[in-house]
Amino acid sequence: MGKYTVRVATGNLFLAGSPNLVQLWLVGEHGEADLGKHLRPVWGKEFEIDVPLHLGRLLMVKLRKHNRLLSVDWFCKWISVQGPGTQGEVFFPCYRWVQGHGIICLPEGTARTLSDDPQNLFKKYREQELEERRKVYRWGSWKDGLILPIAGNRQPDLPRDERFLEDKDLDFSVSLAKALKDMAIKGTLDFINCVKRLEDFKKIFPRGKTALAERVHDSWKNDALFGYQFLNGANPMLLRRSSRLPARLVLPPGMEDLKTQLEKELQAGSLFEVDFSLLDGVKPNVIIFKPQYVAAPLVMLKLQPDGRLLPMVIQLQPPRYGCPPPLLFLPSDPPMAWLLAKTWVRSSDFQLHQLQSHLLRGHLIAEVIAVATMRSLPSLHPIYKLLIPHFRYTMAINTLARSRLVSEGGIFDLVVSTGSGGHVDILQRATACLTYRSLCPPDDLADRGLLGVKSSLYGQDAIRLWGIISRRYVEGMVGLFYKSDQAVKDDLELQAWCREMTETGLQMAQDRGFPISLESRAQLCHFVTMCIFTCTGQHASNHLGQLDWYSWIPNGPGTMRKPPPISKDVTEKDIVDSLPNLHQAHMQKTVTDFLGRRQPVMVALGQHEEKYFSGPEPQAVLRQFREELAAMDKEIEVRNAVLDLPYEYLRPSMVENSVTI
Ligand SMILES: CCCCC/C=C\C[C@@H](/C=C/C=C\C/C=C\CCCC(=O)O)OO
Ligand SMILES: [Fe+2]
Repeated sequence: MGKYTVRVATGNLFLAGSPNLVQLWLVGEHGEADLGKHLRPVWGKEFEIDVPLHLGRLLMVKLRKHNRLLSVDWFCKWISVQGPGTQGEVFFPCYRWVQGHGIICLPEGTARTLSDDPQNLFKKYREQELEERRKVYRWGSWKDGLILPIAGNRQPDLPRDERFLEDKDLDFSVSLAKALKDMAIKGTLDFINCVKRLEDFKKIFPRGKTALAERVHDSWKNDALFGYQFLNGANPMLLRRSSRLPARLVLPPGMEDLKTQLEKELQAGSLFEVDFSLLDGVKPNVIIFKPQYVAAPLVMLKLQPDGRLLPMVIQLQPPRYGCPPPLLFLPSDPPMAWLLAKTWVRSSDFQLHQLQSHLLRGHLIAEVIAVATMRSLPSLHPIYKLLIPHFRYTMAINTLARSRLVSEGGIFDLVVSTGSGGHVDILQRATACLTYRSLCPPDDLADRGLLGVKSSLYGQDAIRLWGIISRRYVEGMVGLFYKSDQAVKDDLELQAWCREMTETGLQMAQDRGFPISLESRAQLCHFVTMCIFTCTGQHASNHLGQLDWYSWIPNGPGTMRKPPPISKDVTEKDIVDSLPNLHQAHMQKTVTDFLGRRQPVMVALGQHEEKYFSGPEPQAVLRQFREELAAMDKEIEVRNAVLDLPYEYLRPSMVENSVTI
């Protein structure tokens, strides 16, 4: 028996408190004490209470919200208890909404696998928690042939803990309303104003543009900037070193010089390619009864000794059986013909970037990781505690994307050439070729022949960030809780989690290298690092470039209104007539500006305030992780200061801790 001091922390936001009374119980190894209904959770509540029982080591706090008339959700951050024994202040993390009047159990914050609980003090709790979570977090289905989303079509359908909190909700709604209002007001002029010359796109070039967006406007026609984008632009995921001349590259007679040049670069190991074959045969959109157009280009590039990546040839469509070989466009062609060919590549890159690199490999994979974790790992589990900060708002933003961007009548249908079904086809094709290795930069960059390419700043920063996440954070934490490979194999919750992700969430992705079991600590670390990198660096490196590279519409045309050229007799008007009209361009810019703007409500990588782990060791691992991130951030700042084109998208201070936009 003795005096217990109970401290209760309510969320900082205005709507976090509740007028309802809350009853608390203390659960120790020797018994349980009902503290009664003492708590009306408002901000920063603390009270002392005498408990006439010897509870021994505190294991859990139980709480129940009582609502006589009106049930008001309460966001509980944590509860701490200072008892009379030698246990010191005991911390019970919560960080979620307390709803209804059921009893919620908060285990003490020490992370425990099943084997860390030989007396099974928490076994029943773990099982009950997962049983409840599997009811609340259900797999949904959006389109056949895709990985699975969370069930629910709108925010209110989502579990309360997955919805935007009021600050994020306010920023998102107000910013979107402002963007759409501007669009509505200025957009009416779009039908009056027309674009006669390429420079006329300045009419919708944003005022608060970034310095890099300015550079793109000034130099978008430049071959070096065209090539640079495949290394460090909005979509650094398609470039690969050639190991042979692509079979689809049929060289018509008279192209012997080109063949010689290509073979010379191939032999030197400096030949690179970007193949958009995934777009071949995708049904183009029809916008206001007007057909739009999609191509499936191939670009061959050479890496210069000074690091510049220069285009050598563009083939806009793959060869067709029984047809003459497709026209090849060269840098030496008439300027407008070459520019139109590059513009077609830019539009194709926009499609694969937004759908394959950004939406699928960033947003949707992160969602699968989040849902599989919520369904398979109890909040006591160390891997749950490690991953949970990297799931914030992901289910919410993806539900918005499915309901407003890629939905029927959504943005893709309105202004993107692959809208009205082509975008779903692309997502299905991209899902069918989504490999585990492609989500792990050390493997992906090796497979694409980009390791050691000095001008691949994306590659260098991705490898560096992956290493910090892997060595300093994941291996540090895994080492605290798994002392052998056998311990990994024996962790049935962990094995169920891995299988749920690969077999269910990713839809039998073991055929593409994803594991269905974890056999060693090394394999566990690689898998968990992939999860964290996907939710952070992978998304950031494919999200943050939108503002810089797509503000100048001709550099990232969301649609093309004329078919790819079949001759080199091209005028500036041909290009203007191919590009989006002013209204389409305005709508695209409105959305990409809204999405690409820097988020005011943002938690940077590793900077979450929630304390899921109790105990000095996990705190030390997190502290060291943060130190390494700070060092990387500083070094990138110094590197960028002397670069003509700085690369910021994997700077730790710019990378969000989860996919939230
Ligand atoms: C045209 C750009 C498409 C980008 C698609 C790629 C990834 C998804 C995106 C998430 C968006 C989530 C919600 C968007 C909600 C509203 C947008 C405005 C649409 C409207 O006018 O209603 O990643 O950031
Ligand atoms: Fe995004």
